[in-house]
Amino acid sequence: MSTILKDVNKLFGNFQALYDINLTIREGEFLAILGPSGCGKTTLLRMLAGFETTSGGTIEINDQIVANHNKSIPPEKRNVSMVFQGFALWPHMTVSEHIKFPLQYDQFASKELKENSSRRVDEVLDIIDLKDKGNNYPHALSGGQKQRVSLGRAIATQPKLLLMDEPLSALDAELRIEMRREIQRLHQLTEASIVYVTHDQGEALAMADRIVIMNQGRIEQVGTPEEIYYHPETEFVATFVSKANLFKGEWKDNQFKVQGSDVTWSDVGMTEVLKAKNIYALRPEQIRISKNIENQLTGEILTRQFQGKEYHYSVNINGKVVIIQRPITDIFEVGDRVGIEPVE
Ligand SMILES: Nc1ncnc2c1ncn2[C@@H]1O[C@H](COP(=O)(O)OP(=O)(O)OP(=O)(O)O)[C@@H](O)[C@H]1O
Repeated sequence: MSTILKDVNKLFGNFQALYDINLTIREGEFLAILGPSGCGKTTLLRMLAGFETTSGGTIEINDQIVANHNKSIPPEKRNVSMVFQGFALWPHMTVSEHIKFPLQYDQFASKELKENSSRRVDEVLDIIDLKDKGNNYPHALSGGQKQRVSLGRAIATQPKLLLMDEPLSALDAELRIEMRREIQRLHQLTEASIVYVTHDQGEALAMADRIVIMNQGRIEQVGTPEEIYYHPETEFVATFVSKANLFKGEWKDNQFKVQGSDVTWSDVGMTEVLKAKNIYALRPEQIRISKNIENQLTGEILTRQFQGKEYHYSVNINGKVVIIQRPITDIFEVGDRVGIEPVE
């Protein structure tokens, strides 16, 4: 079951929140939508769920048009489930009752699941590892357990499309990492397509099959985590996802002459789009520092931070601050005059 968005736009009054979104969510894939606050991620998700109408374009789920300029099928008729940021649990319902609820009331729950709802509740409790908490009310659960209940409720009816809006943002850092694995496991078990909204690139890179990078209501790039990380196609993607340093200059025959210097760098895998813009993007771990300043772009070490496996340096190069990561064997002092170059 694929989900197809064609030329989808969204206006709130005069404000355009989404511009010409074209996207296909493949059957069974884990798709992350990643972008900064306000870029339109939640609006896009709410339109898929049916909580928000479209201002233009069409949304098709499982060969059925669910939204276009003159119709919007309501959420309960779309065979999609949504997991919310703040868990959205009911205080008066136990864990088991939360899971049973969609089995009783969701029109998409199959006859078999409805008839065997108690068995399905047990199955889901097992999947979310809360077998001994079925009779607990939300107030008697930890944050991670609450989120597992909301995941369990979402998968109870075996929906084909699971929408998740920053589901881990209310949890502390350690639990977030643990829950990433839980969600991956859930994805493997359910085989549902997942659309996962986040502003945390670590989450998107770790879990997604493909990532959609959004900025100011537009899609900047769609690709696998590796494509997005290693081959960013826009300046925004390069800086937002991999924290790349952008250098201006001139590309000619796979050689890059750095602006304001005589230094030339060879290509270490820049995308054609960035080359056409005469930009060289280097991630912090892609830059070597040396005491040798001959024929090198030179600068001064401004700060050094110890990070366990590496040092993070900031280097002032002609007034531009460049962030570089080096292994702990590469030690430089604040104030050192150094040369920098791309790592092959
Ligand atoms: N109901 C609304 N009325 C007017 N403007 C809205 C409405 N909902 C969202 N917006 C605007 O649309 C833009 C996109 O909002 P959206 O919530 O989709 O962003 P987001 O990427 O999910 O951000 P965050 O990560 O902060 O949740 C924002 O500028 C927001 O202010």
